[in-house]
Amino acid sequence: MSVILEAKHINKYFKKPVNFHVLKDISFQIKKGEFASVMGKSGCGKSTLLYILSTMDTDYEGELYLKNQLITGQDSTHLSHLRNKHIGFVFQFHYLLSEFSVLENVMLPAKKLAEKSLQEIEHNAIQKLKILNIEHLASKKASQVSGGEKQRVAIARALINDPSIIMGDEPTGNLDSHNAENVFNIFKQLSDEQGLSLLIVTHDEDFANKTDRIIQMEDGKILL
Ligand SMILES: Nc1ncnc2c1ncn2[C@@H]1O[C@H](COP(=O)(O)OP(=O)(O)OP(=O)(O)O)[C@@H](O)[C@H]1O
Repeated sequence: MSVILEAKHINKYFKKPVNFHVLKDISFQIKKGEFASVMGKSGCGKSTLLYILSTMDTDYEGELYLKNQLITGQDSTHLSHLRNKHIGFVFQFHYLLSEFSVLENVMLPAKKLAEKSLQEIEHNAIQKLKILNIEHLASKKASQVSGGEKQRVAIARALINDPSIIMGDEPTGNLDSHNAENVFNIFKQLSDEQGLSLLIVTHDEDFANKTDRIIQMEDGKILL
């Protein structure tokens, strides 16, 4: 199966307040359609790693490949384009624009990418809302939908540019167990049926145990 994301010998140092080797020789691959979770104690480096993998932090040693393309060392404009096109993000907090409608929120990353007409973007956004079973919420303001629904809107938004991989930092952290299971099932379906890859940082053992693979971290290292 093809490799979507590859980290080779990633090392990261924080220089302040003291020199601190936070990520230590991290290497792994995420294949197409693979649903992986990242677990580890608080402070072991999970968010720092995700920040690098998502191309937002470029201050690291080692090499990062997205769909076999070396992205380490690319300029920020190119990285921003790659990120918007190939990576979808879901965070613990949904970061929706509360005064915008659900549909407008989902359309935003596609408008930013500017590769399709507004009509096409709207059509695609409605398709994504259908996948998430929230098409009926399209015209509601984001502030008017429930917490579980907001997270589904955030997932629809993450899918709008048909990314190769979804990265999540505690995407179920604010949800009750019913909504957390819902989000897991949506991710599972996307990986099984659409070949989407997922890399999800979580503290939720039930969630992680159901994923294809747990990447266990300890003190900045991956335990093999
Ligand atoms: N900007 C920074 N400067 C210095 N140290 C930092 C900085 N950001 C994070 N750290 C430290 O790096 C370590 C890893 O932090 P990180 O946020 O990646 O951990 P985590 O595993 O995601 O934790 P949690 O599960 O609590 O979110 C921690 O010891 C943290 O205090």
